[in-house]
Amino acid sequence: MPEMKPQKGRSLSTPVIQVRGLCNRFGDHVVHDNLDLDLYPGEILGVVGGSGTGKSVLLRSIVGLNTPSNGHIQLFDVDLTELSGAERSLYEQRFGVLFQGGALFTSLNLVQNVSLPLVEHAGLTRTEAEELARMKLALTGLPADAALKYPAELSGGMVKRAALARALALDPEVLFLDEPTAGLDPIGAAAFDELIVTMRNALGLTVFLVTHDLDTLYTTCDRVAVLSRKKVLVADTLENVARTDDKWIQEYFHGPRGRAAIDAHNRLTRQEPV
Ligand SMILES: Nc1ncnc2c1ncn2[C@@H]1O[C@H](COP(=O)(O)OP(=O)(O)OP(=O)(O)O)[C@@H](O)[C@H]1O
Repeated sequence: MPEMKPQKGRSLSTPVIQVRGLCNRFGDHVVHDNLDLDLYPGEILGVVGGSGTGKSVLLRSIVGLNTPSNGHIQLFDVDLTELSGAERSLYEQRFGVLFQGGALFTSLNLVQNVSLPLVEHAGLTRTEAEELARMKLALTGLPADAALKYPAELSGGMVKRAALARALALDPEVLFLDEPTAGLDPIGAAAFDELIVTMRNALGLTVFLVTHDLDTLYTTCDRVAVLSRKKVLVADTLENVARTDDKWIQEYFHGPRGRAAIDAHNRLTRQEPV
């Protein structure tokens, strides 16, 4: 399990985000029905579930990109669902989001992509923003010469790093990652997992991580929440979740891929030769 560094001055028992009674429906299709979830300071919470169980809709509801049909989303002592659009967008600047695929602007180079939120929301001049953007790109491990490259000129792993730099541009407290290792080769995925833990430890971030990747769960997450039957079925340590008596959970954690991920994790933590 990764080393956990809670934020100073905040109790581990006070959630950063509390989701209560969340309902999401699109027409007749009910995705969430009275869903509850807590996200604690300094933790990396992995959010898993079968395809279509509403992991991305949950993420989008918390960060304000989807208006829930019902329910409350509390950021510390503020109920985000009761704020006006303008008030809410101020609080949303405390979130950084890495979308599936990176969602960088293809017509902008990396430094311009990362500068954009700094000019728009932090009121920096273009020169100041670009200087800071170069620092954020370096923080995610990108070489200095990548700054002037366009997304199409980069590997998948480099695009993810650049997208992470943009998500970190405004020094968020909470980082949301939607399938961060999707599309990466195993070596790139393992390096990105390590980067997530390093960023959390170095910056004191709280991380909400949607993933299908069992290796990511084992190497990065402090707790895991499983979405099933329109709710959070269980949110606990990986060991406890894997013991939960549920068909999907048992197949996911104890099927061939689950066993391979556990074996790989055990070898790594025991530092046995592969
Ligand atoms: N804007 C929308 N309009 C209509 N239906 C939507 C909308 N957004 C999501 N859905 C539906 O909500 C359900 C949950 O979608 P979501 O993308 O959250 O699933 P997921 O758990 O992230 O799936 P996956 O693991 O396959 O990415 C899906 O059936 C999807 O089609």
